[in-house]
Amino acid sequence: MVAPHISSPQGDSPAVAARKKELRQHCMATLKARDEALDSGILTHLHTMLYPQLPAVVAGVWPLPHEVNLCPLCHILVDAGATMVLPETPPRGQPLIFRRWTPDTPMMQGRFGTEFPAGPVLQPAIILVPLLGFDRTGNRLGYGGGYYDRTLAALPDALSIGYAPSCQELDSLPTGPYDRPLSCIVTEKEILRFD
Ligand SMILES: Nc1nc2c(c(=O)[nH]1)N(C=O)[C@@H](CNc1ccc(C(=O)N[C@@H](CCC(=O)O)C(=O)O)cc1)CN2
Ligand SMILES: Nc1ncnc2c1ncn2[C@@H]1O[C@H](COP(=O)(O)OP(=O)(O)OP(=O)(O)O)[C@@H](O)[C@H]1O
Repeated sequence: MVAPHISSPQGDSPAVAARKKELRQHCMATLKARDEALDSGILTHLHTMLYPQLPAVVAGVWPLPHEVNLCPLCHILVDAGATMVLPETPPRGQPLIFRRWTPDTPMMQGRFGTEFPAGPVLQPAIILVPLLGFDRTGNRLGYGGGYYDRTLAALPDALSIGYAPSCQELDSLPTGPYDRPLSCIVTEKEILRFD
């Protein structure tokens, strides 16, 4: 289930919020039904993109159930010289807080079943952005907290790389005033660049 979505006159219109809710349910079902064996192709594409950018502070994320698991890539990137950070989820309405992660950092339980490292706060230059759905113009559908939109607005110079199985592609996504298109989207099939 997706948590109740509260729209406001400043945010998504009721029609956009309702359509996003419908699409979230569809995308969650698609995500659960996918062949997880194909996820390694997403990590390979992410590695290809990120390796030339290192050293850099890179934000990954610990997976929620059914999501693509970035953990193996986090280990590889640390070995390749990246400083990895992972998000702590604050109360709704606030941007994510990124904390340094190394393979030895203890993980803590966070909001909505998320986990975050007990490391110091650090701002990333590159943000790997999980998504439930995407379209070919760089729009992203998430879990409905608005966390990544607020985070990307607060870090406008960061490179934002969405990643998802190719089956999460949608013909088009409704957007509201705060939706921020991604710099790139990576699937197991391709790398889409929007800059
Ligand atoms: N792995 C991961 N971590 C992440 C995100 C994400 O998409 N993936 N986030 C992306 O912003 C933030 C957390 N955002 C979230 C916002 C709302 C809900 C939520 O409403 N969850 C529902 C269940 C949703 C479902 O299963 O359909 C709930 O807990 O009731 C979850 C995460 C930060 N950390
Ligand atoms: N910077 C912002 N300022 C104010 N409201 C915002 C901002 N960013 C997003 N919102 C609002 O937050 C609500 C949730 O946004 P949206 O449905 O796009 O979340 P999402 O991107 O799917 O979630 P998440 O990033 O947590 O996975 C919407 O009403 C949206 O307008």
